[in-house]
Amino acid sequence: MRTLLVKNAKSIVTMNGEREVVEGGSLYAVGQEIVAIGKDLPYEDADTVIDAAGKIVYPGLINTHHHLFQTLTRNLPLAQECGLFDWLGTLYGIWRHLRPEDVHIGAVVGLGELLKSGCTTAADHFYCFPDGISGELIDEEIRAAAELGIRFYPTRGSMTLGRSKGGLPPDVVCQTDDVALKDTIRVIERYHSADRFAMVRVGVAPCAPFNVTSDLLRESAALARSYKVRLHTHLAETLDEEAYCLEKFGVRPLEYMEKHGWVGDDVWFAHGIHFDDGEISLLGKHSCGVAHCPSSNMKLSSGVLPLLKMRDAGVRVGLGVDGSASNDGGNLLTEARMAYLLHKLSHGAASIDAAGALALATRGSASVLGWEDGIGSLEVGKAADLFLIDTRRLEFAGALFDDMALPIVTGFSRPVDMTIVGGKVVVDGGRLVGVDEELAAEKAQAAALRLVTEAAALTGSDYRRSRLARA
Ligand SMILES: Nc1nc2[nH]c(O)nc2c(=O)[nH]1
Repeated sequence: MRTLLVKNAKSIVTMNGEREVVEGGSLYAVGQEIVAIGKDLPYEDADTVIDAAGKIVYPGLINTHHHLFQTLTRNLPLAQECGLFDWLGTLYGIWRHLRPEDVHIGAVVGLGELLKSGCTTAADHFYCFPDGISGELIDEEIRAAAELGIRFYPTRGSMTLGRSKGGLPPDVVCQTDDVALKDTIRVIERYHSADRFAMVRVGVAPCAPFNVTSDLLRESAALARSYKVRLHTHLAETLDEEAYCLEKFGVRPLEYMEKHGWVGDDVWFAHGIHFDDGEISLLGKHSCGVAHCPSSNMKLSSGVLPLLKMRDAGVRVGLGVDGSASNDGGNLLTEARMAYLLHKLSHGAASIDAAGALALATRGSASVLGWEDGIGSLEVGKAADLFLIDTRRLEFAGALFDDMALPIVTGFSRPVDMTIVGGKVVVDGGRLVGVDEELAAEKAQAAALRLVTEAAALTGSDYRRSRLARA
């Protein structure tokens, strides 16, 4: 097995249970696994030796919620000044034109951006399967993840309740329950691994209460449990969703999900903003997880996650960038800073510190994904998933007093210097290894333009014009 030595770092921020920071530390890995962390390790003959002088080593960040296909529809003026339902209504009309090659290039760009922000494991919620598309779309992003070398957690999403049946999306982006379930089984059987250092794990993820049938929710829960894989969906994101559930089902969103088997330690919800106190204690009692997506929640004016109440109740909380179209970026370090700032503003200066924000993106996210045994901190026996930042940058001058907090409090948003996944260097000098970034960007921009042009021809909408300009 290949070996790796990262030596003489300025410090190693371990994010272990004691949040230890090893000054002048080195880290040695065999294959994917960390075998030693300490000073002056005797492994100079490792296959790869990285001199980390002046650099801080952090555990790889973990993204618990994304929609990579949306990378091709960000910064569209018509979709900027809307809440969730209008935003979705605008974008469904573009996403219906997605082709397999769009899904692939969108994932290359989105995952590449994540790797460059220090993210080493990414979950994705892929839920848009337009009518008439031949090709297995989610497979395209799994292929992209393997090309980039990121640890990947695709969740097979679905929409099966179209407008004609009372749901939000147009029928053209919906499948039948049967087709969605059969393909979910195919994806699990083909790709899922429960291994501690798996490069791909699969989750089951009907999209949201307002776009899937109740039968699909029930059957998805049973299916996931029969395969021992996790369940994921959007929940309690907006008050519109709450009103929809009350009107259509006569109950609040969480009660609706609970009725269909969606409460348990194998479930994580994206957003989770509008839970009341009783619901938060139910989530805590059952160890449910929540993917906190602060940028998206601010951008769509969805609300503020009740982080402190969740923490007190024992709800597992991790971090997500959400789809690039409701964030317009995909930088997980920036997301940790957003959480840090948002909760200080909303819940008081002492509600969160930078270590707490970093913990959301590392240990917290690992716990949400049920992967505490493999990822989320730098410890012997865990994966060598990490990133390095050189402290000798202009942006850090005068700020070198707290290595754990440094990239969060300074608002560092440049590419990290190096990212390593499972002992393998995948970002070096701030660039993706083995990827022609300019070519990928060019292909992605061409695909984005084609998608918007096709949509405009069909809907007559001018996607480059903002709603505010119209008013
Ligand atoms: N932030 C988002 N919320 C969603 N709900 C839903 O049904 N789809 C989405 C989405 O893409 N982003």
